[in-house]
Amino acid sequence: MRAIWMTLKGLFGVLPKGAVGFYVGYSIVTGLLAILDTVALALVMLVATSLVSDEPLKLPLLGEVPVAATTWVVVAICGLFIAKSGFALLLHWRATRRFAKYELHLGNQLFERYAHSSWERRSRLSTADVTRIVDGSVSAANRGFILPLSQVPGNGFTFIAVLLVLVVAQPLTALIAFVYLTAISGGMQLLVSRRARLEGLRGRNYSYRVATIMTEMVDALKEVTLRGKLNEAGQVIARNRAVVTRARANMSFLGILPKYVFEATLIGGFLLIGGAAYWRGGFPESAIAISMFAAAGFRMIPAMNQVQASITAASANEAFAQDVIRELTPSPEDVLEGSLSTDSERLPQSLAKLELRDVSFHYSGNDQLVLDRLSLTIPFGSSLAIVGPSGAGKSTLIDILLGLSVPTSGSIMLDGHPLELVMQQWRSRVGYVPQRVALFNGTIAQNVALTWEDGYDPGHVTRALERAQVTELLDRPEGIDALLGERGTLVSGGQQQRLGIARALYADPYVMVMDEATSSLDTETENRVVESMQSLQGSVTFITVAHRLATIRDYDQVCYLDRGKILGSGTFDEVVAAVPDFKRQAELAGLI
Ligand SMILES: Nc1ncnc2c1ncn2[C@@H]1O[C@H](COP(=O)(O)OP(=O)(O)OP(=O)(O)O)[C@@H](O)[C@H]1O
Repeated sequence: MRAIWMTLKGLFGVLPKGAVGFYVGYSIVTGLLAILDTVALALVMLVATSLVSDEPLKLPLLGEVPVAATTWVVVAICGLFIAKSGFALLLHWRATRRFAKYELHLGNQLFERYAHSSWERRSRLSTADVTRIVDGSVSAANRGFILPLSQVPGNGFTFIAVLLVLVVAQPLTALIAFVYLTAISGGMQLLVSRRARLEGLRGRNYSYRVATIMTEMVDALKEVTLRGKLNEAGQVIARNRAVVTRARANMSFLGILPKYVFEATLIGGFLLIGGAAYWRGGFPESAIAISMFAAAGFRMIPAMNQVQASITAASANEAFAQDVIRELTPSPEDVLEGSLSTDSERLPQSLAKLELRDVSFHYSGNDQLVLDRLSLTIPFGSSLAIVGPSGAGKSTLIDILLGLSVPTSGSIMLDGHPLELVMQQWRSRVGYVPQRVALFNGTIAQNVALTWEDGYDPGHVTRALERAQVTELLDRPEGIDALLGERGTLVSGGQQQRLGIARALYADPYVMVMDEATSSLDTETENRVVESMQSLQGSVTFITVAHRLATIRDYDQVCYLDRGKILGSGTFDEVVAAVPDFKRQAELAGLI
């Protein structure tokens, strides 16, 4: 129970303002309604007894009711029942809407946190992780944890109210009933809730594993199909799903178990309480005690059952609720990224140079420097090629230049402005083309403008397509409205890459950063793209990671990186003269 309470408190901390007040109010009003229900039932019993025995109706507090008024009491009770049901409906309608709003709010907050978390953290999360965080966990935390727990106070009130009535009527029976029912309930808590928590955790872990394996399998579908590994993947998925379905079955069983245990408890109570009363005063005493316990038990047992069901559901979903709390608690990395979300200085319209001063970087969790005190000056309008062996740190340097990763030490200056103070303006001016462009199932225009909606400039889209040499796609009757298919599967790899270049050009960037962006193009297309890029030289700055040296022969500056250090920089020929490894590669490529 303590763990559940701590988790609920944690959730209260991340719910929107006013939510805790509403939640507490809702729980109390639900409880009062349950008590009202009990009062109405008691009144029905009193009226029925009076009618059957033909004696005047005696109501607590009000005293004796004249026979002529009994009918009005019945009408009032019926009215009370109807009003209570109407009010309960209204309350639950309002509550379901409110809780849906909280669910939406938490999901939005989680997405925002994800969007503002550090680049390293974001790139570590898979599609399955993001979906789980933003949708699955929130929904389970809301519907499986917060909502069921709101039923606990109401049912707790009912239990106590009925017990009090029993205390007034038969104190000893009430004491025995209290000890007996609390012992059973405590045992259930220990047995069922703990088990439900374990099963919930197991179900969650394995269902995430299933989602992750499925994503990985779809990402590598070609290789998986060619190697005949689909069956193997299917078996791994089936094994993990078996654990999930078993955990879900166990949770369902744990959900219904209390109902039957409490039913048996009621019968056991007859024996216990009847036996104790018989021992005290014989058969008449026993009959009265049993009927009192039966009347009270028929109200107390469902209340106990509901409390147990709520706690079981909350235990089973506790792991999801904790996910939500953890994801909404910022890490030091995220605080740093959050501080970059607003610029404190303004960049001028035209820039002269970008400077790296003693920039070092290591990934979190690994102290080894991936970039080691790099210093470099890139004049705007020029072209820079970053070359070096695999693992040298080229892509990491690109992430730093894009402003995605933040240097561990050293600084990056834009005409004297520290990059971290103008990060948003800088990011909006940089066009990036990755090694593998990620297209989505939208139109050509949506993919180029990188929007899932229709707010793009068609003229701009067409111009970007022309500059990226991908106009053959416009021959289709739908033009820029043609769909590209899931992950861009309806166009070739080379076309996907050129669409990525068009996407980068759509924003009219100052700087084009290309991470081996033309490596999948055939030589002729690559030459056309390179020519198109060259026509932009002077107005756009090019920063390119390249393995094919022919494409960078005429670059203004080449920077040779090895194990995070710059071994040489200058013109192509200067680097050839300074770095023997680069010279050998240039010779192999027939460039010298
Ligand atoms: N997210 C990461 N976490 C930890 N280490 C990483 C991460 N990404 C890259 N590295 C490590 O950093 C080093 C530089 O990697 P990087 O990808 O920058 O090299 P690269 O020169 O671009 O290589 P390639 O030409 O093969 O793409 C490598 O040793 C790599 O293992």
